[in-house]
Amino acid sequence: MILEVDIRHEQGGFVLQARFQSGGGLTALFGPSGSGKTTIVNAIGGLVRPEHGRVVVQDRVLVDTKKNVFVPKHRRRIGYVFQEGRLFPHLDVRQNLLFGRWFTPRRERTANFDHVVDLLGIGHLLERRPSTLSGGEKQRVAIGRALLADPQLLLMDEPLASLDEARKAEIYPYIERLRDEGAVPIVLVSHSVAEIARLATSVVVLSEGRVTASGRASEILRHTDLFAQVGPAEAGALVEAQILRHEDGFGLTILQAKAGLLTVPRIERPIGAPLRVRLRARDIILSLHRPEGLSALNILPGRIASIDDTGGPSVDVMLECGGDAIVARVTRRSVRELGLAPGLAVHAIIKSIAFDPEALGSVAPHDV
Ligand SMILES: Nc1ncnc2c1ncn2[C@@H]1O[C@H](COP(=O)(O)OP(=O)(O)OP(=O)(O)O)[C@@H](O)[C@H]1O
Repeated sequence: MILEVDIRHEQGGFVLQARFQSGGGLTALFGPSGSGKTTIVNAIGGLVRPEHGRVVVQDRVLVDTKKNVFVPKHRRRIGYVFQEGRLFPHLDVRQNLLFGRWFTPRRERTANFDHVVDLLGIGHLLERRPSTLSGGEKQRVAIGRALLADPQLLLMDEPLASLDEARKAEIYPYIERLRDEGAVPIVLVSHSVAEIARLATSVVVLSEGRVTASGRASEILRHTDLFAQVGPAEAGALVEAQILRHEDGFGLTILQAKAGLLTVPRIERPIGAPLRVRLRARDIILSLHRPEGLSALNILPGRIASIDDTGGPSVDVMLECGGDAIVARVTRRSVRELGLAPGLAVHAIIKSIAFDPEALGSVAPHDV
């Protein structure tokens, strides 16, 4: 395990009791405001001393209250990226980047300056002062500074929250590259299901100081009820696909997934590029027969695997479509009227414009 957290901590009237493990890649901490995400990040980073429990990063025990172990924060080798970058205004980008290394013992310095600069696409910014950078550029420099300290884990507490959608879209590919390189595991705090769908390898869902679910992103995001407080409408399946061809005249791209072909608004990536696609549960309609004369371009045949009924007016219908697990959110009434039940053959229908470009991320092999 790359990360093990099992802590109990009280602050004010709030009790955090969190236990989860993560195998690397990017672990997203998700939950409503006040659910304890920052407290967990601070316990991992050494800014909060938990009353009880253990924190282990890459087999190094950082906290074990039973054995009275508490590694101070400057000795933890944990990188931190905050919402607002926190670069030094009087230093240029190169000096800001190099500053990260001063705290790492010389013999433990393995991060290569040129590689990090290249990974984050900041080579052209090295002589600039932070005040002249865009919000997205500042965050890339802040990530670079953290990486150059050779961290064993990178903590990112809502690093993109202050950026607009365009700036976020600009920075996602760099976080994906970092995740897919696999050299440094990442813990990311996020409020955005779209962001998590795009970036996370695994997800920990928190509510009132407790972990309500944790596991692979593709597994967790299928359960829309877990996201009830912050937007169940955004949850859904994650499937892996490849770019098959572009239809230039129509501004469309055709993707091949196990479930079948998906037609989406044009994506500027080469043929064969692997992608992670989010299929929002609310965007999927079910039909008992293959529809004819329909304008929606995506019709995926499948079978109902199970029905997740948590008691509300809508239910999640889990589908198995040619090896891809897909979920449709439908009304309880539809379940009855269509006679939906496990084992039944159905067709899942998705409008092409339902695909949110923000949620079409690149993917490492076997990541979904
Ligand atoms: N130093 C403190 N003393 C007392 N209570 C605190 C302290 N820090 C945080 N809390 C409380 O602990 C709870 C969890 O806070 P935390 O910041 O971990 O939540 P969060 O999920 O990160 O929220 P947000 O998304 O709003 O940042 C909140 O009720 C908060 O008021």
